Amino acid sequence: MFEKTTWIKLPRNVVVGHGVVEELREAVDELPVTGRPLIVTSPTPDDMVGDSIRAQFADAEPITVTVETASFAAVERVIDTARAEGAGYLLGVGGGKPVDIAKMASDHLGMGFVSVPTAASHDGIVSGRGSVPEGDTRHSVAADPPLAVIADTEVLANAPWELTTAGCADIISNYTAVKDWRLAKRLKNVEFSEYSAALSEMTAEMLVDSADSIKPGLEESAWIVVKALVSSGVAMSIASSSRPASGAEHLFSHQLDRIAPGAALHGHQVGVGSIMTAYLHGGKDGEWHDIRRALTSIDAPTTADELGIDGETVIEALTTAHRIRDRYTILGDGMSESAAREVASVTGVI
Ligand SMILES: NC(=O)C1=CN([C@@H]2O[C@H](COP(=O)(O)OP(=O)(O)OC[C@H]3O[C@@H](n4cnc5c(N)ncnc54)[C@H](OP(=O)(O)O)[C@@H]3O)[C@@H](O)[C@H]2O)C=CC1
Ligand SMILES: O=C(CO)COP(=O)(O)O
Ligand SMILES: [Zn+2]
Repeated sequence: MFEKTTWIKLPRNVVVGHGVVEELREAVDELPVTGRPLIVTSPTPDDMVGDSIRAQFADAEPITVTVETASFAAVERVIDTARAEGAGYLLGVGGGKPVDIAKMASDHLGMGFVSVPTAASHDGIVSGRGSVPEGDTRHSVAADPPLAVIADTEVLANAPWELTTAGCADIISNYTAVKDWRLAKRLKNVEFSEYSAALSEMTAEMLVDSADSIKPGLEESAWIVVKALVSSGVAMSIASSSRPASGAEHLFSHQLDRIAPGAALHGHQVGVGSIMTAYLHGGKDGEWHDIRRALTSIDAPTTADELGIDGETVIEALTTAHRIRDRYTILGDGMSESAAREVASVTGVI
């Protein structure tokens, strides 16, 4: 008897467009949620759209929790507040940090949540995964995805340009994430989904093909990037894993977050990581040239200098990235220092 069961959890409504944050209440009223909303946000997004959102929900007495760092402690603070204040559902408003925290808290509480991204900075704003550092490791935890995503292209287009280029680079890194996934399938027989891998690769390809239309301040750019982030989030939902969008380049980035916290944005770090892991997969004449060209075309960093880190930090992150989690990638059981220096210098990263 065939006994496999797959649960593919996806957002129910994705609303992308000019001024849609003003329609948040209307969108929420369509969802199976009731009671007081708990707004999980961070300082800048709160300044930008917090008052408008609170005004829309004034009759439901909204509560606001502002988080400054992504941590399990912040998730617990949100859970405690939701319980103490009798919240009925959560609204994650901001970049990846508050959206991730709202996602994990709502999953724990068994409540729905809505994602209201103010930055198109990575695909966590739509996915059913939370990514949280703890000590020397980085957890990629399953959590129910948002019931709805309300992405206001006016807000996203007015966000700092580098947040959008970070989102693009996170998508471009899908190329190497899928290479690592295929490798792990071949060598370790890990669970693999052709549908998910194909969707992830196609999403990266379509974004690169649209690179000429992705420009600062253009709402159409925000629209293109959000669509790509949604598509990548769906690929992760199909796989029930971040594998289609997170390989060795993500391990490298997560390690940078530990060694040089706050130095650069997640998407920018994975982009630079992707140049180097593409080299490891394909050698000197391989696809790393295409990845670097694609990153350059959307103004994303391609060197350690542009990330604001030094060469030695790159080497340390490369040689220790395999320890971040039990996920087989092209890094195998670790790179030697000389091999790390070689890949970083041949690709022009250092
Ligand atoms: N679930 C997943 O799959 C993934 C989750 N992540 C997690 O997401 C986080 C990183 O996401 P990221 O979006 O870069 O981080 P943040 O949410 O910290 O946002 C980055 C910066 O942009 C600011 N910001 C947000 N929106 C705007 C805006 N419209 N205008 C001006 N500034 C704005 C934030 O302000 P402020 O300082 O006030 O917050 C912050 O300084 C990490 O916690 C990471 O672990 C990363 C990748 C994938
Ligand atoms: O950033 C991600 C996909 O872009 C996922 O990251 P994790 O693998 O840490 O969950
Ligand atoms: Zn990512």
